[in-house]
Amino acid sequence: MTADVQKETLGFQTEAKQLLHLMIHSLYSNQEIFLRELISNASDAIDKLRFASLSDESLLEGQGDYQIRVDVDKEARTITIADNGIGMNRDEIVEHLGTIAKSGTAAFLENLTGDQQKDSQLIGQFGVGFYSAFIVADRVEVHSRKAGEAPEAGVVWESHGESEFSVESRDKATRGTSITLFLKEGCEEFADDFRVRSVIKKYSDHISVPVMMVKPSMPAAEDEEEQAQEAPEYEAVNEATALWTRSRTEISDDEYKEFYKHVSHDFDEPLTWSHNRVEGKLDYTSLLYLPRRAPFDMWNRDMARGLKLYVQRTFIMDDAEQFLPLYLRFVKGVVDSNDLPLNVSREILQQDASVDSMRSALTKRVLDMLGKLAKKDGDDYATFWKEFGQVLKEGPAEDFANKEKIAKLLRFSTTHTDKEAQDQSLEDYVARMQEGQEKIFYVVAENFNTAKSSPHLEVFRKKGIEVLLLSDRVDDWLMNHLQEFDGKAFQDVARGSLDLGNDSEEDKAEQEKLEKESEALVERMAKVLEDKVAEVRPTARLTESPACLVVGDFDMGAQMKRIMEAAGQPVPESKPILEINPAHPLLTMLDKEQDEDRFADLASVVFDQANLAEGGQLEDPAAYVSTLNKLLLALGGR
Ligand SMILES: Nc1ncnc2c1ncn2[C@@H]1O[C@H](COP(=O)(O)OP(=O)(O)OP(=O)(O)O)[C@@H](O)[C@H]1O
Repeated sequence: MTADVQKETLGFQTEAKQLLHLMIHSLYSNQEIFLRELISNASDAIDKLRFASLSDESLLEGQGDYQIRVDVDKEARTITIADNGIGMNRDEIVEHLGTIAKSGTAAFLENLTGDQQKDSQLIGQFGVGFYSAFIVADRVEVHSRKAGEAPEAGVVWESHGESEFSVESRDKATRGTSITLFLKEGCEEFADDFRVRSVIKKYSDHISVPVMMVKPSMPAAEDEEEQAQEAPEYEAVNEATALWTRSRTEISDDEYKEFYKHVSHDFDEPLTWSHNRVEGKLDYTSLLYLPRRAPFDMWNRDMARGLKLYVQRTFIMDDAEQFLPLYLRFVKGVVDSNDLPLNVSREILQQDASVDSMRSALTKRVLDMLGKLAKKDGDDYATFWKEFGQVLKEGPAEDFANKEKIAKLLRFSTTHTDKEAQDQSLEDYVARMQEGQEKIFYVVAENFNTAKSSPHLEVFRKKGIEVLLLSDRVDDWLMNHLQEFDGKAFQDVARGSLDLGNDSEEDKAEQEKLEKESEALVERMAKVLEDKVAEVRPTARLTESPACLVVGDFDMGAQMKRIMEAAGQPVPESKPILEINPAHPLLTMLDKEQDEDRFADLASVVFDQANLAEGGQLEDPAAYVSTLNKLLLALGGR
């Protein structure tokens, strides 16, 4: 598009408008963060130019000392944040400042409650960014010029933060972006030199670019005219060394926390972090953080993930996903390599052997960091698990080499506590295993309550054998890949024949007796249910329920089947096994039933109920209801 000198007024994209409104109304209690956001953006813009200039030095226009300038004007009630970074052209400014490009934004906005406190937390999760300027300003003017373009390519964007903004061309001699905030009444403090310095120190000490402010004035020059002509002298307000390049012992927790907010655009403090320098065959520094809360788009396939990559202190790219596996996609931070070439691209990263070694070392670091967090007192690990447990459960399938390590980090609800909170480790389970018990038992169902009340658990409860209660979507998948822990195999209690591993002679004799006595009943039931079940057999696993369904050793689990069906995937045909509890009054009654039609009706009700009890869907619910009603009516007629 050619530069258009005319002033053009445009409307914000609907989502942008909503976000702006929300920002202004829910973040007013923490106004000063706008400065962190704008300085962060300025520093990102400088990083981008530094990187682009590696392949095209002319972009620097002979001026390579990067800096951010913050000027305040008390009288005019303004604050200006200017950078000499990459800048924006007209199209970019319209796109970047008028729309929100993040995927899932509309869905995110739908989740807002209208409760300002809750929403302000959510918005923190989303990332506030540029629009935070409108928390303190009722007019914002952005003057930008893209590096490498002519001064005439300068463009001004202006808005009152309502529904519109305007753009017009205006020359800009220097590259980069200058943002002026016309402060609202009541926000004068952000035009105060002292106050602004302290906010910058607090939030932006650790970014590598110097943030400059005018030196506090010297005794005024005698001649007023002379004073006016003197160019003001600037000084750096922040430390301006990249935090990760400093030694661990010199960095305070607060500095680590502030730096986290800079790299992650998160509002909250991190749960924990790990900062390491590796020397030797590979030479790199990493600073990895665990967030306290999951980002709103964690389940989006195209969410931004990965670390910020630097090569010899030079920013190369955001979201370098090659350095960590997908199941650790919640980790934020920085990796700074001394081995990779400065012109490294995503394609090169995919093929580079040293990246593979770094990836496996960084993966171990994160798993160790989690291990440490799990051992620590307090709720931090529980917080982590609540937010990211389901993602970590993808681990054993993706990262076979670290399977055992990941398994130790998993947390489950189990019959030991019978609570929904997933807070029991496999090590806890193994320590509580009964003598002679060789397997780790689990049940999978659609939700916690169905799992907890599964008929399959009856005998386990009776014998005091613990069972893991699984109800997350990913659980079946997890169990397929986990297979064993500490040398003990996992066993789905709804699969195959019951083997508690510690059956006494007495139990075995009991089972044989059961089989003998119920032979006739089993045969009759198998005949009438022949289309629905693979087999009918008596079981000792039930103490209260009349019957339950069991999956054959090599068939797909019922929960997995339901998930596949819901996703429209083809599901292999297989019939379940119906296990019956011959001692149950319903089955004793069935056994005595002489009327073959009634027998068939009762048997099919028993079968359908077994299906319902494990959270299954009936193939023909109407037929179930009418059969049941027929039986009930007959009961009334007795
Ligand atoms: N000072 C700047 N120089 C150049 N481009 C900028 C500058 N400030 C903002 N931008 C552009 O505007 C975009 C939107 O900024 P904004 O702060 O709203 O979101 P963000 O930085 O992408 O993400 P976040 O919401 O996590 O901060 C940026 O991605 C960048 O492309």
